[in-house]
Amino acid sequence: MSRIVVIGANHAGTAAVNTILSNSKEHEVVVFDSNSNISFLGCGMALWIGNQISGPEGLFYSSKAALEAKGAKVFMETRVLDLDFERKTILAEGKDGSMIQQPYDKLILATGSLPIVPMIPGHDLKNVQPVKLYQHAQDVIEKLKNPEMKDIVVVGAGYIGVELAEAFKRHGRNVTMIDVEKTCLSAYYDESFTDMMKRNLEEHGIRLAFGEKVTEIRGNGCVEEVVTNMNRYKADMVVMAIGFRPNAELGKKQLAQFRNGAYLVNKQQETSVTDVYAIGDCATVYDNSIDGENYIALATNAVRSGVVAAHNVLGTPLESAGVQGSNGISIFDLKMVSTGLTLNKAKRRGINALASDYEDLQKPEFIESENEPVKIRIVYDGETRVVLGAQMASRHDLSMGIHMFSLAIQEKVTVDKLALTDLFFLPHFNKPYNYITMAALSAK
Ligand SMILES: Cc1cc2nc3c(=O)[nH]c(=O)nc-3n(C[C@H](O)[C@H](O)[C@H](O)COP(=O)(O)OP(=O)(O)OC[C@H]3O[C@@H](n4cnc5c(N)ncnc54)[C@H](O)[C@@H]3O)c2cc1C
Ligand SMILES: NC(=O)C1=CN([C@@H]2O[C@H](COP(=O)(O)OP(=O)(O)OC[C@H]3O[C@@H](n4cnc5c(N)ncnc54)[C@H](O)[C@@H]3O)[C@@H](O)[C@H]2O)C=CC1
Repeated sequence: MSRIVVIGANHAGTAAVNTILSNSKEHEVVVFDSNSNISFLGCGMALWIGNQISGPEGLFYSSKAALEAKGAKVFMETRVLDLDFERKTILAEGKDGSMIQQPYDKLILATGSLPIVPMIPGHDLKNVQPVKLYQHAQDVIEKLKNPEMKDIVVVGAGYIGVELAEAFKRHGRNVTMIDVEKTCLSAYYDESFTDMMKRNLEEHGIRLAFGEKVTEIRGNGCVEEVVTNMNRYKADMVVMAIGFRPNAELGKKQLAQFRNGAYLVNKQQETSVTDVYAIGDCATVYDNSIDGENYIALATNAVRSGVVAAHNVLGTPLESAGVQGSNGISIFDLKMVSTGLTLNKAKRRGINALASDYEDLQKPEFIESENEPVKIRIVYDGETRVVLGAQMASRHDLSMGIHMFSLAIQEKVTVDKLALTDLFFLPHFNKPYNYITMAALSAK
């Protein structure tokens, strides 16, 4: 019987543990997590804070008890402090100060990510709020019970920022969003799409302060205002959502790392040290849109990398198919989805990329209800014509279409092949010349 030790039991760790125990009972599986809960779906945080769901219960899909029922030994509130790759042991400290030395044959690192906190004056004032854990969401909800908490500044107009801005607006608070970039969601969409989201946010009363850099947070114990290089904004709470960094301190000295510190892994999730695997937000992913390693912190990647590592640890060789960074968002009912590279990103990488755009009604004009405008952009390589990315937006749910583009990028399909791909037609869903076909056919 070999010993498999998993450090971190959120999305990546839980996926690995479940896969191992569903496929084999022949191993001792020991799990450590420094938190008191497992499997909190951060994606539901804004829905919970914004009172769009009745409570947080459904935001968990596993627990210590569930993993133990499958056969794992689980130590919660137990932080791993040190890894000894020579002796193949790890050292952990329980909440009560007790020390545990645990030997392993195979080790899976699933320590995730941490919110980036800029080291500006005032970053440690009361009510400067990180938003990653279940406990953070609880803090925010508690603070919102105070009607004096009127002005909320959200720093970072990425995915977490825009979702929480909507949630705070639903509470009737004054919301200001600050981002260093000139627009929101700039990592995921080109301007014509981010302009739609900007308008959407403004129409719902959110004040946008884009192209500004926060230089200081001021207050007297508690936060009172946020200072940027251009303005000052009154603030009773400041939410910091400027991205994640990999939580990869444990193996820092010995494991090969990506430029941002993430553990560098191959397609089997193996690190540079034998029998040590890394999964989820603490590790790199293979990004098919750039044909190389990248860092993309998403629960979807975390879960899949957990499954891949588990099979390899069990001795069944399995390679990741790589990822495209596929993602989606719905803010005040404006739905946007994207995958792969934006045109801006492709150009920044020196790729001779082109974009084909198309706008239409989703269904034939004779469908008089639930027939919304749709907007699509396909990004492709100007020389090979291989699809590099896609973006879509509508008030209607068009999310399923992006999966095809994700597969197209993964499988290196050309835009011309996509134009002739068999896509069904039914007036309830689309037009005979549907927007995906039309965008592909319009590619120069
Ligand atoms: C508000 C919010 C919304 C999000 N929405 C989406 C979404 O809609 N779609 C999507 O795909 N992704 C979303 N994400 C991102 C997603 O949550 C992360 O990519 C995902 O949590 C990564 O999972 P992970 O298991 O790799 O890491 P983490 O979730 O960071 O978990 C790491 C675990 O390791 C434990 N740990 C760390 N260090 C130690 C140690 N030394 N000893 C013991 N235990 C340790 C931690 O306690 C934690 O439980 C969202 C994130 C947030 C915060
Ligand atoms: N719907 C989804 O799929 C969701 C995914 N997530 C994922 O969780 C991770 C973390 O999310 P976010 O924190 O929103 O990161 P993000 O990368 O989406 O956005 C960070 C934003 O902060 C801005 N920024 C960076 N430094 C700044 C600074 N010093 N001052 C002001 N602005 C600054 C960036 O320009 C960017 O717009 C991401 O990988 C994201 O994709 C999070 C929420 C929802």
